[in-house]
Amino acid sequence: MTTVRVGLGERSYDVVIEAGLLARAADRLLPLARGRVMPIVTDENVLPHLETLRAALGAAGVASEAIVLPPGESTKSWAMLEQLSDRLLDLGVERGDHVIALGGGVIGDLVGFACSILKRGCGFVQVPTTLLAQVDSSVGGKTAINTRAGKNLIGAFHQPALVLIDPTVLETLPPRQVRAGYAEVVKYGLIDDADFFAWCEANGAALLAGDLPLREHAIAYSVAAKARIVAEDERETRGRRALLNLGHTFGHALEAETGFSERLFHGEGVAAGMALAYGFSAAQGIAPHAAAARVTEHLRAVGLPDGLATAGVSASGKTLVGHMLHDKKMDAGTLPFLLARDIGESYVDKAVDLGAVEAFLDAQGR
Ligand SMILES: NC(=O)c1ccc[n+]([C@@H]2O[C@H](COP(=O)([O-])OP(=O)(O)OC[C@H]3O[C@@H](n4cnc5c(N)ncnc54)[C@H](O)[C@@H]3O)[C@@H](O)[C@H]2O)c1
Ligand SMILES: O=C(O)C(=O)C[C@@H](O)[C@H](O)[C@H](O)COP(=O)(O)O
Ligand SMILES: [Zn+2]
Repeated sequence: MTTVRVGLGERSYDVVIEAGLLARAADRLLPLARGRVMPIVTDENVLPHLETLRAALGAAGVASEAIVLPPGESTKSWAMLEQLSDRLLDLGVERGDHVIALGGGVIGDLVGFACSILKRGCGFVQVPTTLLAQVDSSVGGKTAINTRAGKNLIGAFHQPALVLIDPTVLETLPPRQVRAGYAEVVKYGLIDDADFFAWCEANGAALLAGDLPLREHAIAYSVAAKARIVAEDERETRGRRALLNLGHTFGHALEAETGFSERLFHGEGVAAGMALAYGFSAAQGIAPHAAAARVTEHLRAVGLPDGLATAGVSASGKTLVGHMLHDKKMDAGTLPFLLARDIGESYVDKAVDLGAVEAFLDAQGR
């Protein structure tokens, strides 16, 4: 078992990582239940794990109520936020209660946001069931829905009270989803740890094939890396947390262009986005071309998109930059970009010429 503490003063919490934890989750959840019914929000693809969790709670004398939503990115919507909030209000959720978000990043982001506004804020627990959610979205308190204008544009920072990660639940996750989540693992190496990127190059394929100890290592490493950054810059105001957005400015534009659909999962957009960020850094003479090539080669080797063509996007540079102008990092009309000087040396560049980004994108193969 590994426990990572996210140190945020009175909002600090533990992230517990252990194979088989779901069936033992009641030990951790009992103190948060306060003798009341615990709502568990999940989606239709997570039902076997919902049963495990409900059985564990039931055996410990904790009653639960399941709210099952449709799967997919379109669930992060105004309509679902309204529906979920009404259900939670009907259940009589109080500020001191804790709602359990059992699912991937979609469920975690939606439930976290609903809990941030329900009665001006109630508690919630993240029980992530995708690799992406286990290594990234369940930690750090970013919650959001998507809107017509783009990705995550309505949301709040709202930290969970606890995160429970059982890596064995990934056994039911489709391989394409595991790969998409792996992109966010690679991201931590590219941000600031060349040794971890080399570890990914050496172990990525076996991890994706299902090796449990490798998955446990990647999850524990990623959670610790994210917890450190979040503790330094909880609300992305100090420049540090923006590093977690590596690949996302390009990636969110690709997701917008593909309609937030099954055509391109978030992690796949991030993979292509990281390749583009390194490609652009190399084209600008900031990073060695060899570094950009290493990124592309690793992503391609594990079957992730490594650019526009493999992301299935044929839009022009102008269209893609148009999507980027909705990015939450926009600051007085300029868009800070996550670029890199080398593997593991990413940084925030506030002087990127959007015309150069457009030209770079137009020069990519489609
Ligand atoms: N808040 C953050 O810091 C943060 C970080 C990264 C990503 N995100 C957000 O997370 C979302 C993507 O999350 P995701 O990749 O987990 O997608 P997701 O929540 O859509 O889950 C992917 C698919 O896997 C299914 N699923 C979940 N667990 C399963 C399991 N154990 N077995 C079988 N099927 C399972 C889901 O039903 C869904 O179809 C995006 O909206 C992204 O913006 C947020
Ligand atoms: O936690 C963060 O900070 C991140 O940026 C993690 C990202 O992987 C995640 O996709 C996040 O939701 C993107 O944030 P956004 O502010 O660009 O919406
Ligand atoms: Zn992400």
